[in-house]
Amino acid sequence: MSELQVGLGNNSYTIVIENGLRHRLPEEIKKIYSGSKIAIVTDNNVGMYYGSQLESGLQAAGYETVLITLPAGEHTKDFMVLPRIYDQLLDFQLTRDELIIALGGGVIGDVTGFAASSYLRGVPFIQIPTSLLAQVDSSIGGKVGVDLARGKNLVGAFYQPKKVFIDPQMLDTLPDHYFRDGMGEVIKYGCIKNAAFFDFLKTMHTREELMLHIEDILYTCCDIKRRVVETDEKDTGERMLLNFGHTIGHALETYTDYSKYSHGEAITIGMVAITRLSEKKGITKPGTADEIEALAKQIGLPTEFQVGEWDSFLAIMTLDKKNLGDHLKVILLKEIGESIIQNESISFFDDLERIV
Ligand SMILES: NC(=O)c1ccc[n+]([C@@H]2O[C@H](COP(=O)([O-])OP(=O)(O)OC[C@H]3O[C@@H](n4cnc5c(N)ncnc54)[C@H](O)[C@@H]3O)[C@@H](O)[C@H]2O)c1
Ligand SMILES: O=C(O)C(=O)C[C@@H](O)[C@H](O)[C@H](O)COP(=O)(O)O
Ligand SMILES: [Zn+2]
Repeated sequence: MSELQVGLGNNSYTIVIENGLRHRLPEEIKKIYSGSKIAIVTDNNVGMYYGSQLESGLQAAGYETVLITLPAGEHTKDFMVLPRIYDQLLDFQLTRDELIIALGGGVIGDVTGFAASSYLRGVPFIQIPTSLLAQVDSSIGGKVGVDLARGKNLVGAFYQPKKVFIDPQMLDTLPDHYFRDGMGEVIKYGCIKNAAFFDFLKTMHTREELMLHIEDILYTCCDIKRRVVETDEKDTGERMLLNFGHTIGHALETYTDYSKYSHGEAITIGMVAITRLSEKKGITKPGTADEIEALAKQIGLPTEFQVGEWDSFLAIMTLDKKNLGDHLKVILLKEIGESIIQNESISFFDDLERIV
């Protein structure tokens, strides 16, 4: 069992990582919440495995509950899903001092967090992340929101959870595709902050091997993220480093209507592509893009992509929230483990079409 404290003043909270934690959640929640109602939001896959177990445990602990089950997949992270959540919260008569739980992957965490931030102008929520991606990244840091057809995560808020409960054993039911996908964000942490961690990942060849070290992997990633978030909660500087690979990755997700690439795949392609560009410009140590690509391939992640309409692809990138005024902010590596934020114009991406 390990714990990390995310120090954000009044919005501070603890991340608990513990095998089998799901069995003890009702007693853990009892320690921090003395109200009577809890709304659990999940998706149909996660709900099937863990929904009724959590709900009946909470009921046995004396809570009145409702289970709100949404369709699995990125299209659920949509503005139009919010009224459906609000309606069920209203039917349940959940009040401002009561609790919402996000039980699921990043999609459920992001949309539930946004619903929690806006319903009655804000009710407390807890993250119980169930995908690898959510356990290493999306459940921490309070970025909540939804996608628009024109761009990824374009509407949202910073709204911190009250607690993050991570049970690594919940990954046992996660499909291989999404295990690999989550590894995209895991690789990102090595790239931006920790070369030794990147080297360690190079020694891992299978999911089974990774699972033998999963608690350490989760801890390392969560620790990097919480440090960055503590330094810059609202994403005005240091936090942008967590967006390495995301300028191209998010554009790719948007361009393909959130249907072709899952998030971890898209940002992996983005990390390799932007590093190739910055190597060509002499910013990044030669060979770095090949190193990231080799590790991605070892994990089974894609590293190449095709775009038909380059103009519309580039136009999507200009909607990136990191962009300020007429400047694009891009996240680049000096080398593995050392990342920088750089002001560029869209011409930075002129060679992209030729290098993919
Ligand atoms: N808020 C943030 O800081 C942040 C960070 C990174 C990514 N994200 C967002 O997270 C989303 C991607 O998250 P994701 O990859 O978790 O996607 P997801 O929530 O769609 O989950 C992936 C799939 O795995 C299933 N699943 C999840 N946990 C499972 C389990 N334990 N057993 C069986 N099936 C399980 C889900 O039903 C879904 O089909 C994207 O929208 C991305 O933009 C947000
Ligand atoms: O927490 C952050 O900050 C991140 O950038 C983490 C990213 O992995 C994540 O995909 C996040 O949702 C991106 O946020 P956005 O601000 O680029 O939409
Ligand atoms: Zn991401």
